[in-house]
Amino acid sequence: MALSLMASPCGVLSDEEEAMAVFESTAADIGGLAGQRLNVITLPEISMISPGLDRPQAIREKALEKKPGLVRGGSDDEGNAEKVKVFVRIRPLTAEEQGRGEEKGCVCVQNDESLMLKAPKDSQSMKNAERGVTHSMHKFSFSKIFGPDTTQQAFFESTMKDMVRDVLRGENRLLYTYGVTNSGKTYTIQGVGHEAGLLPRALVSIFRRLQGRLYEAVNLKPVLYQEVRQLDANEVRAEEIRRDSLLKEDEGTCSRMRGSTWDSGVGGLSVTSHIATQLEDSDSVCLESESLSQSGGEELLDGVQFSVWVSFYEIYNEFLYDLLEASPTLQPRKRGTLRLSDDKQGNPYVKDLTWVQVRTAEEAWRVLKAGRKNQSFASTHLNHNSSRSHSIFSMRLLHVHQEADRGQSTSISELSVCDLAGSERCKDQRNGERMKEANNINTSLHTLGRCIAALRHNQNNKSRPPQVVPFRDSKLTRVLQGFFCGRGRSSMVVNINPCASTYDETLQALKFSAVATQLVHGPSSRTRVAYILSLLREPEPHVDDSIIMDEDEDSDDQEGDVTMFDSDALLRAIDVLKREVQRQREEKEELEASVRDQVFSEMMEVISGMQEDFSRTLDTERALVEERFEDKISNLQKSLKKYYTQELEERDEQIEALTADLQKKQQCSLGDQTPLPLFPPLELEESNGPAPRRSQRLASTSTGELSRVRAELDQCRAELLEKTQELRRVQGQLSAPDPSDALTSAANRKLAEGQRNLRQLRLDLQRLGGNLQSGERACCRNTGGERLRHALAAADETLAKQDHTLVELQNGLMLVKADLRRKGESLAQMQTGQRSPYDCASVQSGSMTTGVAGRPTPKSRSFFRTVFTPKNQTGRPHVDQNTPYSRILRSRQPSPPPSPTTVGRYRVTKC
Ligand SMILES: Nc1ncnc2c1ncn2[C@@H]1O[C@H](COP(=O)(O)OP(=O)(O)OP(=O)(O)O)[C@@H](O)[C@H]1O
Repeated sequence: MALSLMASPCGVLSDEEEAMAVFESTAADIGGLAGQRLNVITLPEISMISPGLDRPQAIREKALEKKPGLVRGGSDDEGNAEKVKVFVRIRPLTAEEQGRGEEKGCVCVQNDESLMLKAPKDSQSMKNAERGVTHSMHKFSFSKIFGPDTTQQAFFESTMKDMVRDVLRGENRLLYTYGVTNSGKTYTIQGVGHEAGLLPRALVSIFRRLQGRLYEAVNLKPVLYQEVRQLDANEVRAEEIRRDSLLKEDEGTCSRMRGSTWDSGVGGLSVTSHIATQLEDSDSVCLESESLSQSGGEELLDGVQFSVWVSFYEIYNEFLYDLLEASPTLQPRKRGTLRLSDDKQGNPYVKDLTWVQVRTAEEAWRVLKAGRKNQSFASTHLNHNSSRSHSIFSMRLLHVHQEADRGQSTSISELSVCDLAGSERCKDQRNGERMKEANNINTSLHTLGRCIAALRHNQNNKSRPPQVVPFRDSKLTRVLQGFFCGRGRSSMVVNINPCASTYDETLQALKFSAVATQLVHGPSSRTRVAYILSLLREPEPHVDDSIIMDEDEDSDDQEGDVTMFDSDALLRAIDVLKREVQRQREEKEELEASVRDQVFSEMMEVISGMQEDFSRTLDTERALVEERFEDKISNLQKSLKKYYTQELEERDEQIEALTADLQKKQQCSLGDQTPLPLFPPLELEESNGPAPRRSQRLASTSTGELSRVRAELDQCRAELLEKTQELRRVQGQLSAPDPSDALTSAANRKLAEGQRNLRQLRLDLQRLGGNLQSGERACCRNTGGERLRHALAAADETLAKQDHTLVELQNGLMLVKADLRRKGESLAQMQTGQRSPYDCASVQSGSMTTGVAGRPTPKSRSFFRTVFTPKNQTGRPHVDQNTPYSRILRSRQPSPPPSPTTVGRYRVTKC
């Protein structure tokens, strides 16, 4: 029957496949906290993580042999008494999922307790397996596995029925569902439509058992962690009003929605609204448990009445929200958050949480429904009604003992049902809010996994220092802490969705829960009595849970309640515990110091390693960069050198041509017995055999313009030479030459100006040569293109200046030419104008003046004798005051013309 229920929806592995499979214990994988990874390849080894065959179980069995009275769970099998129960429920594939081809046989139920996961082709696990990172098949063992055909009723019978019984006996119990989103957690806890889940069934079951034993007054209320407070009349009234308003609210909703669907609120979980239908269904569950109710009735202590209080809250994005607070429809949507506090004993509890007293299962269910309207649901890509929070529904049973001699006394037991939000991949969420939720959900689930792993570690390694269990790292683990620390017991339901597309997430969920299967429950409240007894017997006991197991005492001594001890005994026990706490604190401090040292030294090693790596990398990088830039520079140098070599060669050729021209001109000039050359330094340099580079560059800078200017200069020089010779001839003819002629002086001035310009030109040429030389130096010394560019720019500037100077010089020369022309004309005029009178005079005197240097004609001789008469006392020539020329001379007297010696000196200076 059971096996038929668990027929795998996804096919069964053949023997061959199974033999080939590499099994992997995944229990040690969660968060890397569970210690070393256990890779196993045979079934017996895998069964190490299955409940019942590990070390704590063996110890426990040994202890049970010695002290059969120690563990009194009542409902547990003797061999599995304290093992945390982990149930797996596989949901059926929907028609739509089947249509999508999600059924790929990746989840295979082998028997009641073992399950095989086989990675589908396109899963990440298969890709990893193909890379040899992990295995493609995983086998897990659990307390019990339920196939897709399991009914809600059958599931309740196998999982929660015993828990309900234990709660009625005074124990605390927690059931939580864990699984990937859309795997059926909410379906399992709350149910859908007529298929009522575990919670409504548990409510009905409890109230059926409590028939006739209810304490209906509202004057006792649970407060803090698990204490009871007596309420006064006003408080009682307030509690009643609160309950009634909650019930009315639900009633209103039901009447509004009757016949249609019922919306839970935030996201809109739709269920059939008819509460009667739900309860009818729940009643049918109760029919199944009628026998249980009868047997349970026997277990309830005589004279004890029960007051039932319920609360409902959720943990959403790491905030606690009271789902039973005043109707959110009447208030702004912003909800107040709840805080977590510790009572005097350090037990955590939700402060200001609403507790509502209920008298029937129907009332409890309606309160739950009212709370669900406030719950956070949303539509995700996997589940359009996905729980985005962890919701916790708690039911506290106040056991009211009516004792004739001691009056009324109370104790509390609690049943909590926690519907955890589904684990999911954050990256699958396309909405920012959904991603944040998924992140918070995964964080708190991860913390739960770490707590479980640390608990398992501490239980399995009692000889080693215990790990700190990180309950405080998330709200979820904080509120559930009590159930993991001996103040109750927990059972886990792992919901599985067999879709191939969620295989990777399912595998992770199973790995997570596989750790929980190894957990052993902490000592119950009853075993704490034995513990206190052990403290009182041993003066300095080593506080350890194993003491309870190892004690070889009469089990009868260890039964009972803590109240059996008198205050002295308890004080002594407290003293012992204080000393123990002190000792453990010191131990922990030492441990912490050594851990810090280790961490520090390891960090230093890591840092120094990193430093070395960095410096090595830096050196390599530097060398590479240097090499690269060296290459670039040498390439640049080469190309620059090539370019400038070509340029220089071209210019050298031009200079050679120019030099040849110049030499030709010079030879012509020398042949004509030119006075001193106008460019002696240049000509000297050029004539000094093979020209040095500087001269080459000097010449190369002017090239075209220079040759042109020089040609003009040569022409000018030739003209000047001609005129000078003419002048000399005239001077030679004159006995006392006094060049007072204004025209001659103007010509001389222009000549001087021209010579000045030429001198300037030469200087510019020299500077240009210097610039070019420095440019060449820049090039040769590889000082970079930038400097060379500057040198070239300076050279260009100089060339521009030179152009300017040349233009000026040309202008000057033009002026000189014009003046000379005018002078020639004037002289000619003068000669022609003065000829007749002089000729007459000469005829009259019958004598002829002989010239010194020239060979004047008789006419000219008489003319020059008249004009250039010998100087008088003032150095001025005696001129006939009445002639027109004398008048011209007189008018020009303030500016005496330069003497031939001045011209000569000037030439000498230039040379
Ligand atoms: N055993 C089952 N039999 C039939 N239908 C089921 C079963 N388990 C789940 N379902 C259906 O699967 C769908 C998803 O289930 P449910 O909403 O309970 O998932 P969940 O794990 O609570 O998702 P989430 O974490 O996103 O809230 C629902 O439509 C539900 O009715």
